[in-house]
Amino acid sequence: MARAACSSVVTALSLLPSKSHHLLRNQFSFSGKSNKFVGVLTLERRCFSSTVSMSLKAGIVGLPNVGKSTLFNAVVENGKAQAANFPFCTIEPNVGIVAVPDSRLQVLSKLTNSQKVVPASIEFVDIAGLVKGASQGEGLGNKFLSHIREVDSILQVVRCFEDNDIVHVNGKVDPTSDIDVINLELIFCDLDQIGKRLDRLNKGKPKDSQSKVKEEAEKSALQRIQEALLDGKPARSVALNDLEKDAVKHLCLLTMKPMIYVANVAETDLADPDKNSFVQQVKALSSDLQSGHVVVSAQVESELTELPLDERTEYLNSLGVSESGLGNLIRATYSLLGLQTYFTSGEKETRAWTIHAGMTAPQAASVIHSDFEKGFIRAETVAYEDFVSAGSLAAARDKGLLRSEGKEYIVKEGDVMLFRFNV
Ligand SMILES: Nc1ncnc2c1ncn2[C@@H]1O[C@H](COP(=O)(O)OP(=O)(O)OP(=O)(O)O)[C@@H](O)[C@H]1O
Ligand SMILES: [Mg+2]
Repeated sequence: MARAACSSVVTALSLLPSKSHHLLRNQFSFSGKSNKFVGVLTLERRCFSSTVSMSLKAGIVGLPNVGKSTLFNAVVENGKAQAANFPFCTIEPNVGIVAVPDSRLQVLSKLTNSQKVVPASIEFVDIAGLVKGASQGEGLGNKFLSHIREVDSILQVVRCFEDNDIVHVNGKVDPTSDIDVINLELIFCDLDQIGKRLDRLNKGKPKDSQSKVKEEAEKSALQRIQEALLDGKPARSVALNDLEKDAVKHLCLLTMKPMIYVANVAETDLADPDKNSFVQQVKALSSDLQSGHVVVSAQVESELTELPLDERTEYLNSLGVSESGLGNLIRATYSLLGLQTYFTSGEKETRAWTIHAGMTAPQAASVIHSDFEKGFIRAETVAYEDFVSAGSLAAARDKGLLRSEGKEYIVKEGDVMLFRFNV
């Protein structure tokens, strides 16, 4: 599902400076028939999570000193503040779990007198700065590219604020060039991996006819992705059928991951960010790349977390805005991942559960516990709006709004559910 959200057609060559394009063709020259690329990278094999759980990860990437850690700290602090009883934890210094803001939770918990509220969550990972040449080991190089491989979606922070005291690695603020540098490194990394994989596929012999079909699908997909990458386009821009998608999944290609561009602006630009030409560049590029974009001021967000809750609105109003940009950023990340929410609500707790769009009722039940899926009998389901208008599950049942659904039922956004199961 995450992939469905990012299968886009991109007119990317026009987005890359022509020198980047030459660079691609030069650095990754074919060696003979074997489709082998010149260029070496070592990458860890760990992949991003494919099941839905607490571990859906969004990686914050960008050039050094563009505000990634400032944003990360603000998001993590804010997530903690928004949900006092949410089991917030910092797994490592640069990984934090953040609550997805959802006003429906409070409404449901009031109606059912819940003792606690548990929101959906996303894991944010603050990845160190990526520099030009990272795919060839520059800066902290490959290590960071391997960290990106482990996330489900990418938030690319782009510096849109001017400040002579804060060094820009390339000497000046230039969002288009900054985005090119990052995207090219991701492309180089994918090209290298695909080259190696094609080489192996071309040398090896499939075990049986089933593996042969899969390997053919993989080869065909990889060759098309390789061409796209050489033209400066991300892997997600290549249309793949289900078999091909499945066959290339194990490679965890970096440019297959959905991306949101985060324009990091000065506090003075928050009230009317469109006036800032840097923001305009980010917006235009992100829409050409069919990716999302969000405007935030990491600096303001981090200052907000230092203030008591009642002073935050006052501060935001003094900057000409009504709310923090982090809620937007978190929600955009959630929907970019193709995720949706269903609720369970009772006296003990009201809880938001995260599933991929398109999951059936037993699959959705398995997010709570695998026994719920194994022993699934039926799901009693009511739409959020119907639950609220009826006022309780019992009232919804009386009014005929509560439906009894079987194994085939595709769960809808906002369903309030009760599972019947046998163990
Ligand atoms: N919107 C903003 N306006 C002004 N200053 C900002 C803004 N966002 C971040 N900064 C400042 O930019 C500097 C660099 O920020 P930060 O350390 O978060 O960058 P980084 O991308 O994490 O860098 P690195 O890659 O080195 O880890 C800090 O001094 C921070 O306060
Ligand atoms: Mg940092």
